[in-house]
Amino acid sequence: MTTRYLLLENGSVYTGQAFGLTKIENLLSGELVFNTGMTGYQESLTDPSYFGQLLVFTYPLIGNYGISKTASESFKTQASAVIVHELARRPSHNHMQLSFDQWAKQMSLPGLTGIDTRALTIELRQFGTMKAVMTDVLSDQTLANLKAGSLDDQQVQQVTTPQIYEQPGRGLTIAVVDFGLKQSILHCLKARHCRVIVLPADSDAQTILAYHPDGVLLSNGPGDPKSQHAALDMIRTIEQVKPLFGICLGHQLFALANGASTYKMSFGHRGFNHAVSSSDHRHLDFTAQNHGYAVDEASLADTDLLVTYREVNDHTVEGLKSTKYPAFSVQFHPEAAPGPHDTGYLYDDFLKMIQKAGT
Ligand SMILES: NC(=O)CC[C@H](N)C(=O)O
Repeated sequence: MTTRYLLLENGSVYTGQAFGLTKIENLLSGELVFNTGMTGYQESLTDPSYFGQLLVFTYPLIGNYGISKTASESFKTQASAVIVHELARRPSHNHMQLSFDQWAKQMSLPGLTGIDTRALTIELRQFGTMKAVMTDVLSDQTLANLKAGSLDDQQVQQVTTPQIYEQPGRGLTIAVVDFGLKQSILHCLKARHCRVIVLPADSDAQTILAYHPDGVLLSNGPGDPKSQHAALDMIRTIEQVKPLFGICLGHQLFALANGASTYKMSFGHRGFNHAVSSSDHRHLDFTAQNHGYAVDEASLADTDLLVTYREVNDHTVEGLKSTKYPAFSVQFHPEAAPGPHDTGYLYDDFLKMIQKAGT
């Protein structure tokens, strides 16, 4: 087995074995983040919100089950690399399915196994999310190169749809602005018979409104919400005329467009056991989450936004609604793929809000 290294911005080195992509040609650097889910590795690695990140799974044994034909959130792996403590040697799936490590190879996804992912996660919790490099050749220069390199801040442009497309349906027409759309958001709308028009992230309000949508959904997506200036004008126009629902990056953009601000969290929320409580005390839900930024609650004071959900452990803002328009957003993932399905009702709430608004 080939030796492979993970070098962190703070100088720590983890040495393990390569899997997936056999040889890393160039330095592969990115933001190193951890996910606490016990399952859902296929969905997470193909979720465009992870674009460019190096993803560590804290659950110690990954690959227990094989790859499903229907579970991917996009057509390729979006994380740049995957780090696991141990790969399952005998996955429980039928022989027609690919095992996790066969799939990683097929996807050319560089993997590192055989390291102490618990120690690595403790470091990430202590120092916060860090830049890191995965490499097969460690030299004296690697750390200097890592420190000198800057991270891409145009991730959305690389994952959004280049063309407008339609998912037919006989129900309400929903325009989905794709900032890095997970397929399961489309599945949730399909299950509710919606006709969906998916548009690129840089679409202006006029383009979106030309499709006469009954409502507009702002999708999840990678990177810093503050890098998406153009979307803010679009949101300010849309919310005045159409019911709006924002998910994750879409929630952060909804907040920014309405005068709130966002900040980078120390190590984020990535996992499927994040409890959120609703401000009206009607819900205590378990949610799937994957975010490194959050809305600053203090910044909401002079806005028309109210907090609807908070994370139970750190009290960060997890949901907002407008007092002026039929518009709301959540930081977590109600489509929950993978994850608990507690908050699937939010898609129904969105459709009910549209019907009530009578557009
Ligand atoms: N899943 C998402 O949409 C992530 C939003 C944003 N990129 C963050 O990390 O906070």
